[in-house]
Amino acid sequence: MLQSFQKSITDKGCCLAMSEWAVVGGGSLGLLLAGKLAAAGCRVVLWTRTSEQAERIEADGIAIEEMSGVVSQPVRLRAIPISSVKGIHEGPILLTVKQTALDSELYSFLRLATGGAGRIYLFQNGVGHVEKLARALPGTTLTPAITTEGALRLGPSSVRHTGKGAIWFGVVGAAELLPMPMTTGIDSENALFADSSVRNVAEMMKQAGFTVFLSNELEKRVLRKLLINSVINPLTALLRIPNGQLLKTPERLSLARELFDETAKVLERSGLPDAANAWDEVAAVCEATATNLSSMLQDVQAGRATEIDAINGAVCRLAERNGLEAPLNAAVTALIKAL
Ligand SMILES: NC(=O)C1=CN([C@@H]2O[C@H](COP(=O)(O)OP(=O)(O)OC[C@H]3O[C@@H](n4cnc5c(N)ncnc54)[C@H](OP(=O)(O)O)[C@@H]3O)[C@@H](O)[C@H]2O)C=CC1
Ligand SMILES: CC(C)(CO)C(=O)C(=O)O
Repeated sequence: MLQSFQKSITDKGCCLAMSEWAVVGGGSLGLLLAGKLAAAGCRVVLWTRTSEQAERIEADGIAIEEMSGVVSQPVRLRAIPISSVKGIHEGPILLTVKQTALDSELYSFLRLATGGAGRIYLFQNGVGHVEKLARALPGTTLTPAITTEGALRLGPSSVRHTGKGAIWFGVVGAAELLPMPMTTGIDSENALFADSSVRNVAEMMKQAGFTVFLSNELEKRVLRKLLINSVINPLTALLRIPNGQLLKTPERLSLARELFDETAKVLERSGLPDAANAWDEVAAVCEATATNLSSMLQDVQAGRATEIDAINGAVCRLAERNGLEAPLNAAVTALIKAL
């Protein structure tokens, strides 16, 4: 596997095979991405928040419980607490911390790690993070990604792959640069994606087993995911139910539908065409992730800060910008904050 992976990268004339990838944050998504990339032969270093987690990963590797229930042989990779990282990192950096972790200390670290240039791939749900990071890291190229993969951290060095989804990479302002109307798969001959480093990263992630797309319209994908998260996350967190239970009683269904209708109106005005017809997608995600606890419910249960400001709080800000009202989004934002 390793040889064919390296050959395929060499065939593409890509020097990334030799670079080390850095994954920032050893949480659910970070462990999944780091583990899968390392298993496919990439050199990966995981930058953790704590030295305890780094030590565990260095000692044990990362074990991935696949969706079939089979647990992989732990894959070995380097792990370092972020406070011990020194110098400029030359390879791709995948940022997999929550929006709530974006603070001045992390920005200073990323400025040093990129040398004020470089490229960071952003995997956060919600909106607002790209703008915050762009302000904090002028000179660094930011590549936002949307993923519908599901991951759940089981321990410091183990993760469950809870849902097979896909990853879409985009570039800020891509729609203006590349007026291509469709999201295109990287195998497609029509994938007019100018940036070869993003293309190479996407190719390597594909080799690691992910379904990857390059999108010229990532903004729409971001808004579509925001619509789904705005309905499922706060309500499951407030009601303390798994995603599959959200539409199961008339009372919950009506709450979800009203929150959806309000959010769809706001997002349609913000550039998401046909948002009002996306209800089936919300229902499909509830079904597909029926036993999942939403990330917001997990945060609430663990007593952590939630991403509510980047999800329903962001819908309220978009509503205000467009002269609309969003009382239900305001209410769930206030309720989650008050928990
Ligand atoms: N999990 C999933 O299936 C999906 C997640 N996402 C998005 O991806 C992002 C990450 O989610 P998820 O992995 O679930 O979140 P987790 O809370 O599981 O992981 C976040 C990780 O970031 C670490 N962290 C926090 N601050 C720092 C720091 N300053 N330096 C280094 N590491 C830090 C945390 O460390 P510690 O644990 O020590 O506090 C934690 O391990 C979120 O925006 C989420 O919405 C998107 C799609 C799917
Ligand atoms: C899609 C969903 C709702 C899956 O749980 C999610 O993205 C989350 O929990 O944040």
